[in-house]
Amino acid sequence: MINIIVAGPRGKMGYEAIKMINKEENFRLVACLDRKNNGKTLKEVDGLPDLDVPIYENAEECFQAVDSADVLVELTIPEVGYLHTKTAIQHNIRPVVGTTGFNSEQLEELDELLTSKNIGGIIAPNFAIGAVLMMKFSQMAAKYLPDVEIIEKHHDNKLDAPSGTAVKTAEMIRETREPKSQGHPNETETITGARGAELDGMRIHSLRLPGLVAHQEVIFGGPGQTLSIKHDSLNRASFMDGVRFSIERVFEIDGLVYGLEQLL
Ligand SMILES: NC(=O)c1ccc[n+]([C@@H]2O[C@H](COP(=O)([O-])OP(=O)(O)OC[C@H]3O[C@@H](n4cnc5c(N)ncnc54)[C@H](O)[C@@H]3O)[C@@H](O)[C@H]2O)c1
Ligand SMILES: O=C(O)C1=N[C@H](C(=O)O)CCC1
Repeated sequence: MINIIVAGPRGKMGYEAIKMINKEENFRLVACLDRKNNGKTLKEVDGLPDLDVPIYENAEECFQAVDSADVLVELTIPEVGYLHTKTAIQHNIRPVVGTTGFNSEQLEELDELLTSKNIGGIIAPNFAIGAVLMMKFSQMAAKYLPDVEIIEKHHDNKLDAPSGTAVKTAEMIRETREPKSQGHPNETETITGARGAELDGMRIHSLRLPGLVAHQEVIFGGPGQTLSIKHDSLNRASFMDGVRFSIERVFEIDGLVYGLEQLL
């Protein structure tokens, strides 16, 4: 049995994760971390599942009180998610993190902390298998077609831009692509931001619109041709196989795994 704490139970991902955990025979939800409802149980909060699971607002207090916890599933916002993750590791609780927007210093720090504790942790910018494949295929294509632009599209409640998936895609592409700067050497922006964000010469464009969930297209260009690699998440259930897989696999690793492509 794997005892799990979910951070962000009232969020779209947290809610979906609780439903998934509840269906799995070898998973048990033992607590939730929320920004309100301290001292209540899930069933006492409108809109949450009818479960007798305690809610805590303070991570330290939660991890001390629920000492049977094995895994933290973190699905909140960047700053809070980082603190939750760090505190979980200090309590020897393995983190499975979907929250995006951590910077590279934070990732490094979490890796060092995990290693010093001899436990594993997973941070996955995208839990959807199709998105992981999109990133892998893009990494392969960039070796042959180094001119590439990334267009990511998300719902308009998203806090971080570019998306974690777009950043991870560019980082993976960087491993196979010959460094080059793209576009015309004399190009100028008549409106700031017109050419998007820049990572190692690649451009990332972030769209935010109601109605969208999570979508990304990676477009490569060569003489007389383009190649588009595209993935769409149509709902949050698309991420749950990856969350389940990570909860199981996090016991088999040491230190930080950043990106599910490393485990597939
Ligand atoms: N890795 C993936 O595959 C994947 C997929 C979808 C979303 N995400 C990421 O997961 C995170 C959550 O996404 P979502 O769509 O569920 O967002 P959401 O806005 O629906 O939920 C955010 C949750 O964070 C909680 N929260 C906000 N401030 C808090 C605080 N101070 N303390 C405790 N909790 C706090 C909110 O109460 C809410 O429960 C985001 O970072 C998003 O980018 C990752
Ligand atoms: O809904 C979000 O927010 C998502 N964020 C992730 C990202 O930043 O890449 C993954 C998909 C959904």
